[in-house]
Amino acid sequence: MGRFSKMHGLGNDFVVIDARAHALDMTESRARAIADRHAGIGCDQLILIGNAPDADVSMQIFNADGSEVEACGNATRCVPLFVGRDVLIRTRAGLLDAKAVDGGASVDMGAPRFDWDAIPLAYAMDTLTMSASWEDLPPPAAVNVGNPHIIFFVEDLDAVDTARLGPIIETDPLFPARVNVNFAQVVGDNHLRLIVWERGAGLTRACGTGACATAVAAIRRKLVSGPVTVSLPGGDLVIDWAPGGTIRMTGPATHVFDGEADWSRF
Ligand SMILES: N[C@@H](CCC[C@H](N)C(=O)O)C(=O)O
Repeated sequence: MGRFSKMHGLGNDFVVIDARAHALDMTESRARAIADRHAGIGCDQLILIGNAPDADVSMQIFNADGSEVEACGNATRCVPLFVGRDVLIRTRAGLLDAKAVDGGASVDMGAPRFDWDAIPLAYAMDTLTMSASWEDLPPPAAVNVGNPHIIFFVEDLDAVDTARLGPIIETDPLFPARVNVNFAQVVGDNHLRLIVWERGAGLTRACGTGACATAVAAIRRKLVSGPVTVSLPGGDLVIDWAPGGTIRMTGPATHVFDGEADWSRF
């Protein structure tokens, strides 16, 4: 039997497993089975906490479809709560410094990248105003914040069919590693609304890296100035970034319950 915690950041939910004392071999099919909301425990992402030579802990992230990915903003905020103190976290996207604050955490998410091959895109183009289009959506921006994001700034977010367009864009051949798809609306000088179709997980109530990428793109396009409040279906995050710097993300983290499972059944 192994223990796990159910946690969430603004309703983006996680099964968090402590593999520091007892290593757990995580495969794509096992992660998918655990994340299954009908036949498993159920989550948007499975988080495996381990040991790291150069950090307090390591964090591996698996989407609900089983794919292992580089970054997860909402899960990163849950790690100080899970471990019980401020932590330096080794991820595939680099080292992240996460500090507990009242009700959540504040994390230095590192520097965004804008080169087309760092997104990655299949071929060269400007990533601030991309020469790519889907139906009547405006030209998007692309940002890598450890993981790949594309951002559409629309006039009326409620008029966008996010559930239909999300998977079409996620799997477009322009994105060799697939992509997280952000639909955003500017609602004030420091305020964005955002809905995210996540790569490997679909529509979630919130996406921390999506909020970071969208705020950065909006600041670069001079649509808003920082710090930016990003309102997602699950609640608000505050994102601060200035050109040339790293991104600071601040928001809630919640522990829901602890459980036990027989991992050999998955
Ligand atoms: N929910 C996350 C992002 C999780 C990974 C993403 N779906 C990807 O495939 O890159 C967040 O809060 O950032």
